[in-house]
Amino acid sequence: MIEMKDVTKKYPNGVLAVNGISVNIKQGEFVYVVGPSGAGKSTFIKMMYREEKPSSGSITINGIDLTKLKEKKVPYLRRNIGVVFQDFKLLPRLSVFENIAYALEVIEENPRNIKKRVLEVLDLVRLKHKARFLPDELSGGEQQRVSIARSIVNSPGLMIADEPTGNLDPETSWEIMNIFEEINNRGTTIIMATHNREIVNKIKKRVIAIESGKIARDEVRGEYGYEI
Ligand SMILES: Nc1ncnc2c1ncn2[C@@H]1O[C@H](COP(=O)(O)OP(=O)(O)OP(=O)(O)O)[C@@H](O)[C@H]1O
Repeated sequence: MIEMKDVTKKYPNGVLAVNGISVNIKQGEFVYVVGPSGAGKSTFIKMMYREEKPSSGSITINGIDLTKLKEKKVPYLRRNIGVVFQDFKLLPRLSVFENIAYALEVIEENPRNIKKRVLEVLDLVRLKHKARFLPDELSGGEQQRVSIARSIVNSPGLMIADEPTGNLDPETSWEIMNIFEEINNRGTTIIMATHNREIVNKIKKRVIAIESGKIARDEVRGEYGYEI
């Protein structure tokens, strides 16, 4: 599903964040991206949803060459990619239901389908009972579950999560991982950048370790492998 060939990313300030990465990720895989702070993990995954463009090399997702994709086509690409962040990024004035429905309203889905689909994903993240709450009436873990529900409401084939448990306590982090595993079991590819050694070492998945912008390890059922 994802093919990267000789990808580099040099930021305008001269930092070479990604330095010659080639990798293939198949539909349905669950991949952790690990590595020291500043190694290039976020840059690596940002290029997959065209938040950043590579300086050289090619990235293909489901046959679409992202380096050639016109700016106006980027929203179509994003419909098939759910993105989850460390800081949730919910809209503070919209209810839980509205935050999730919004992603479908912009693609002009009909209201009955929107309601059905939003309730389905709220059920998956076990938050149906808080549909009318505002984000700041929820705990951090609940907010992250809303942001996960929002990211999958379009039924994307790919979910990208950048440090999704970074702001959460250990117990809540495990809950989030259960939801990710459920989403992955339904066929969605998951790529997750993380510093959470306990999770990586316990829920064994493919591990891509990035160091100084290069792939240092790529293991089928890998370990976190760093002390910090
Ligand atoms: N928008 C930007 N402009 C310039 N330099 C950047 C930008 N974003 C990241 N960098 C630099 O690129 C390098 C890689 O950063 P990146 O955020 O990809 O690392 P990371 O592995 O995700 O780090 P962390 O684990 O701390 O989140 C760092 O040196 C960083 O300072």
